Amino acid sequence: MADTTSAVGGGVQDVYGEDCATEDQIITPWTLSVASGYNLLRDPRYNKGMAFTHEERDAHYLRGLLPPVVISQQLQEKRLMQNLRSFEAPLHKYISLMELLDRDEKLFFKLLIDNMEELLPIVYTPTVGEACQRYGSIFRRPRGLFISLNDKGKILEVLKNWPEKSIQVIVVTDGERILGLGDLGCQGMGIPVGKLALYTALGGVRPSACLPITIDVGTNNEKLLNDEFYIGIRQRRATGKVYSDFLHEFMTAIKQNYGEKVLVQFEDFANHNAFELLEKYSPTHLVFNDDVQGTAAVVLSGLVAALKSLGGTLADHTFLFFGAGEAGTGIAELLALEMYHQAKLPVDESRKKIWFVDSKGLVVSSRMESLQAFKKPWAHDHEPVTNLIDIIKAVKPTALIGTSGQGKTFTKEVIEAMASFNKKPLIMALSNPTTQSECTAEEAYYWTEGRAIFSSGSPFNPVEYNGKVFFPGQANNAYIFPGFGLGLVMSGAIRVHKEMLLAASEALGGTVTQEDCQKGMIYPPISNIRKISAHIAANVAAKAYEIGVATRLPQPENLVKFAESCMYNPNYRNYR
Ligand SMILES: O=C([O-])CC(=O)C(=O)O
Ligand SMILES: [Mg+2]
Repeated sequence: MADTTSAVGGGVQDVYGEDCATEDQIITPWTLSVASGYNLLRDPRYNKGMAFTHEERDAHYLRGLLPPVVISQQLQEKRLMQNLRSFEAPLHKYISLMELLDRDEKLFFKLLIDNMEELLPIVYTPTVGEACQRYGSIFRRPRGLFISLNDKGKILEVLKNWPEKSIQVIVVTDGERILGLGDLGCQGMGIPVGKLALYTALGGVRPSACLPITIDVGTNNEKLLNDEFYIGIRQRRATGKVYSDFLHEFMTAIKQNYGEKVLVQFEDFANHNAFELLEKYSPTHLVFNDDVQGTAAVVLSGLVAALKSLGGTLADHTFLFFGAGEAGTGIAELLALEMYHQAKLPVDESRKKIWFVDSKGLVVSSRMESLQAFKKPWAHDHEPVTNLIDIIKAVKPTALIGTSGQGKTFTKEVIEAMASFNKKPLIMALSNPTTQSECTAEEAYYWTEGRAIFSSGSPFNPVEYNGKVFFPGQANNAYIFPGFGLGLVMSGAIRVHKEMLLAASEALGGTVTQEDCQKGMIYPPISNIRKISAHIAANVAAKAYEIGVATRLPQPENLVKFAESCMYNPNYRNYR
């Protein structure tokens, strides 16, 4: 059995032994400098609020700085949840949670982990979308690194200003396509911050190893440009060579500063940049695009799970994507690859089972000339059709997948068209946040008389129809990226391969139980996510070892156990 203890704590060395510390194994004196006294209460990484014991208060000069009562982490958690629930507006809950993160990091993550279903919609979609729209107005303390065009030539210097040195995961955005909300410029920062909170809570990567970054090259959002509280540079977006040179400086500086093994997750870039950056840096960096690849792995897993009630193989079905951007074409690529694996159907043949609709209608070969490169593989021979309902009648899809970023586009007529020739129409409304969802769960179930298999990018509550309760699944990349990243980090992978995405997708699919299926669910409950992440991480790491891109040697014998041992734990440590 390989020695696993030396790498506890999100896969890298836990230099100060903090993640090894438990109730019975107390830590400190620290081998690094940690504030004591008043400053200890102001340091979110070490602060425990009123949970400091009398002994700790004496040892660390805290006597008198706290109310006399000592209360446990659990009781502080209870108090905070009570306070949070008293806020009506989700945005106020968001602000309150972010303030907690600034005050007491472990308590924040404990809350998030113990109350996943309740708090995910606050820290993540949909509320994080609203937070980004109003980021300037609700700004309190900065989180993450802001790298703007003003820093040209100095990006390495900027990176060196970040206090943590052993970074494992970076989530970076340029704010041009924040969820389905469009260009939010520098205010897109809420997304990397939120994604990385999930990296820790769902995937167990240590918070100190996570770095949120926003690259500010301007914004074309007039409203923000005219908003006195806007936090970004006040100019229109740089494009072309200025843009690509700046991103190149960034990617070069990242590798120079953090080496080969840091994961750079691209998030919410506009289509053209997303595809270009992924293609350009995949051969030289450890890069992953969540919107293209993470979404693809999650949706593929759901489609495979849906076959259990739909019957047949993937190749027996016809898929229609509404929206031909990152998510849609990313899913379609992986789907075609999986059809090849399952049925040995040549990729060209499997592509013919997959159709796309973009803003100009059905993507067909007569439009080839004017199509962007990423749409070309999906242009099939067919006469042009523009209206979605006509397209559905012509293509007769078994699955309709919304990746358009446009809310309320699956109208009653659209859903009814799907229900008219499918016994169990598969409907996915993947756009985020909830306002951009192509339809609601209720609409999908009502308009199909309860026959739909439905899932969505943002969460919906269960729906009662005709005395039966339906449980919509959340087909969101949050199921994949935390475990996927953990798998990369813990194996010391230096490159991402498509096969690793399939490995992640299969691992997720493997966690859907018979019971979930009977409820019509194609995803497992999100409350089990830490266990699921460990399985995903193990499968991804196994693939990385198999392909030969893992550098952490020797390979641990039991990868699931190893993944679990790597995961950050938010319980307070006891201080000597
Ligand atoms: O953030 C989410 O909820 C999923 C996602 O990546 C997106 O919609 O861009
Ligand atoms: Mg995204």
